Amino acid sequence: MVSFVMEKPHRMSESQNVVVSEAARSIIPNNSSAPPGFISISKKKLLKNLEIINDGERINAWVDSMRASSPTHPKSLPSSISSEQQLSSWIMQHPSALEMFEKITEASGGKQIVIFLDYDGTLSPIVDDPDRAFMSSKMRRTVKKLAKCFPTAIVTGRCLDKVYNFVKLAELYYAGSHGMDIKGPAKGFSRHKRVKQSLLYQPASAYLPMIDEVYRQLLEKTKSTPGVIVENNKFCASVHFRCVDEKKWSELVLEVRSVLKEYPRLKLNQGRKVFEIRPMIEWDKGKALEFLLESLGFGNSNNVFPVYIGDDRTDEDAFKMLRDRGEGCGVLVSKFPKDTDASYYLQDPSEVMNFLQRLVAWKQMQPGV
Ligand SMILES: O=P(O)(O)OC[C@H]1O[C@H](O[C@H]2O[C@H](CO)[C@@H](O)[C@H](O)[C@H]2O)[C@H](O)[C@@H](O)[C@@H]1O
Repeated sequence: MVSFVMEKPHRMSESQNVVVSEAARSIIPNNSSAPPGFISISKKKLLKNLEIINDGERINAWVDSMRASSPTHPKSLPSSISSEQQLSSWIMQHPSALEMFEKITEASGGKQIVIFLDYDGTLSPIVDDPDRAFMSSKMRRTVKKLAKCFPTAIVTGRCLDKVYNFVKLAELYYAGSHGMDIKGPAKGFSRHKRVKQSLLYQPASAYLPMIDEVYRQLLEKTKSTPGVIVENNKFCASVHFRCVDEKKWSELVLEVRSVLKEYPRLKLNQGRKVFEIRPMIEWDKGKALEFLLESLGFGNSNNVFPVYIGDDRTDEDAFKMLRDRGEGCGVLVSKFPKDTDASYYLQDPSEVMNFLQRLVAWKQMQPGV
């Protein structure tokens, strides 16, 4: 890190010169009128160079965050969770949902349980090729049984068509494109617009042509970077870097940012080794959860116990929504401790399936079922 020694940094005009330390010589061109050990540079030039440095730092920050998006990477662990002791304190705060199963069902206290499930990393294991993230038939059978017991929704970053092709269960509610494309089964909704009796809500519909355009530009811009996969998720474009050599990550950040600078109404988020480009609207998986609860008739009811299970940063909006509402519980799917608003954890999709099977068995034992 270069430290700049500035004399009289305040009230300088554009034309005034600034004296900077020798350490900055490598990045700032020399100028002869400086005392020994210092170089002199016009403020204008200095600001320009600071911009370059800041931009470099921003890119480094993105690359650090890309590293952290891999849960097996040491940098993915928050610094607060580095020692054994801190690890066990994390587990105390976020115990296993399987170990706490009785506590969770007791907490539901006769309220209507509603289940929200993320797809990738929750129902299906994470794989290199997003088109091959299949869920097992056993998981599908489990989710089918689950939907007979509780209203069940899939909340995903994927577009509806793609996730439906994986899940193939018509009886579920689906919130695709990070909740920006919501559809319900033929029956059950009462308060919102229906299309062929099935709820359809698309808060970002005006952005459709823009996402399509940005998707095509991202494809073009990143085509020479080996391993990149660009996905069109209808209201969101996803740039996957799981299979991109780490040495190429800063180049990829520059490519993505150069496309996005033309689109100030889009924002860039990060998921598991993926950049998500989405409309800058106040809508996320948390809002989708709230919308679905309201559509199910639980808007202002305290007779509902939502359970949201997800593995990704984008699921944090839903975990937070549940915390803020003081309802139900969030379950983070992760083998590693992470900063989270979830209350419990499950290690992987097989533990998720185990938990869902136990919920089905528990429900079937309730009186009157
Ligand atoms: O909200 P989700 O259901 O978790 O979807 C988030 C993204 O999931 C997919 O990408 C992730 O899974 C891929 C397959 O395992 C993996 O290759 C990738 O690295 C992960 O980020 C999906 O392809 C994206 O479109 C979703 O936004």
